[in-house]
Amino acid sequence: MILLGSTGSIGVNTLNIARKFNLNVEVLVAGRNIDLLNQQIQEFKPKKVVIDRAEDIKLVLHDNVSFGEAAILEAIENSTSKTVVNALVGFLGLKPTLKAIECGKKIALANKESLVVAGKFIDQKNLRPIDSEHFGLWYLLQDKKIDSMMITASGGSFRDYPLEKLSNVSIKEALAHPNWSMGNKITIDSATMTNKLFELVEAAWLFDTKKLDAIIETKSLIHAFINFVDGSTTAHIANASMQLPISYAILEKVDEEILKPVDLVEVANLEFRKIETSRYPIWEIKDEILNNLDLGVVLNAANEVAVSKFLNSEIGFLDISKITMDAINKFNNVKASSIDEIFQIDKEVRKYCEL
Ligand SMILES: NC(=O)C1=CN([C@@H]2O[C@H](COP(=O)(O)OP(=O)(O)OC[C@H]3O[C@@H](n4cnc5c(N)ncnc54)[C@H](OP(=O)(O)O)[C@@H]3O)[C@@H](O)[C@H]2O)C=CC1
Ligand SMILES: CC(=O)[C@@H](O)[C@H](O)COP(=O)(O)O
Ligand SMILES: [Mn+2]
Repeated sequence: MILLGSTGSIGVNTLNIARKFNLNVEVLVAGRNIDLLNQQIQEFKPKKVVIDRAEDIKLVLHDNVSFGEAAILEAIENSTSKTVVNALVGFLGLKPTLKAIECGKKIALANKESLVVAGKFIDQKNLRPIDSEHFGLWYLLQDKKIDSMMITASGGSFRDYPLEKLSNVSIKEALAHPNWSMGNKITIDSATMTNKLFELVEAAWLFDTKKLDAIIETKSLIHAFINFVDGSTTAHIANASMQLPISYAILEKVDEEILKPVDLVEVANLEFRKIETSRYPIWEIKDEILNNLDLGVVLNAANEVAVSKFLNSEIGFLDISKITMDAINKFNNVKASSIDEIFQIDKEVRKYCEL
């Protein structure tokens, strides 16, 4: 496989699966965590390595290393592996997704931003989503008439935090996810609930429906529900680990134990909550976004700028949603008619939000 983002949370979990099933790793792509990358090189012996910065090449223990976005695309094009796992974070992941599809490779997609910003230009024939909720929905699909689909949210780092103190939370507090150990950007997206908005857009593209909603389930043991027209609801239940979705996305068929089953007696009880706009102001634009998926590129660009400002201590936590909602208001007429326009709109929105 070609693994993009090998040193991140999904990347490391993917290598756990590669180790378990003795899968070949032809290319490793990482950013700046060269120490971990070197350990991965030693164990998985890739033919090619790509990193973020030229100045780090001398630190990488490999004789075929290049750097930068163009090198990632070249590595995909020149590889013989049939599967690309895209675990890059943010808009950076879009071009590699498109390149993998163009090269006829299977794309195991953790980089949900690719679908959020450019879903209408992405051919899904060879695409397998790695997101836990979408894996859950896929697992529940059966040949029966579906009424609606529902995904779950943990509620993020501040689900029990006093509302009046939300404007003053620290970065450290925001990065303390209650249930999942993930990269910084998605952890902040979970805290604002923007991650769930992304996932509704992702689900709309993947399952071709707008009858979608989300609910908080505080233990992240139920990942998705499907409501059938006959009045039945089915739920996907699994312990909170990405190794199950990753295994299916890479292997297609899985007949051995990846996770221990959930022990319901030990769990004892589950708690569900409505997603309130008082705690998650971004939820106010849920219907607007779902009714106009073209806004995904605006939502993502503004959110990326805002999250990065928050993580650099330039703005407060509540400003993240404010900046994003302001951008949606400003750019509510956008409609890309080509993938090139997606890149143009992304640039324009970033420029506006960076001011
Ligand atoms: N973590 C999870 O459980 C889930 C994640 N996702 C999605 O998966 C994607 C990855 O998330 P996650 O693993 O948490 O993120 P991380 O931040 O943990 O990992 C991101 C990876 O991308 C690499 N990277 C960042 N910038 C560059 C660059 N310029 N060039 C090359 N590599 C780069 C990082 O390298 P380095 O660290 O070396 O700098 C790291 O390997 C996101 O889109 C997220 O929304 C979806 C569902 C669940
Ligand atoms: C593991 C996974 O799929 C994440 O997207 C997770 O759902 C994030 O947690 P939240 O439910 O808090 O957004
Ligand atoms: Mn998810």
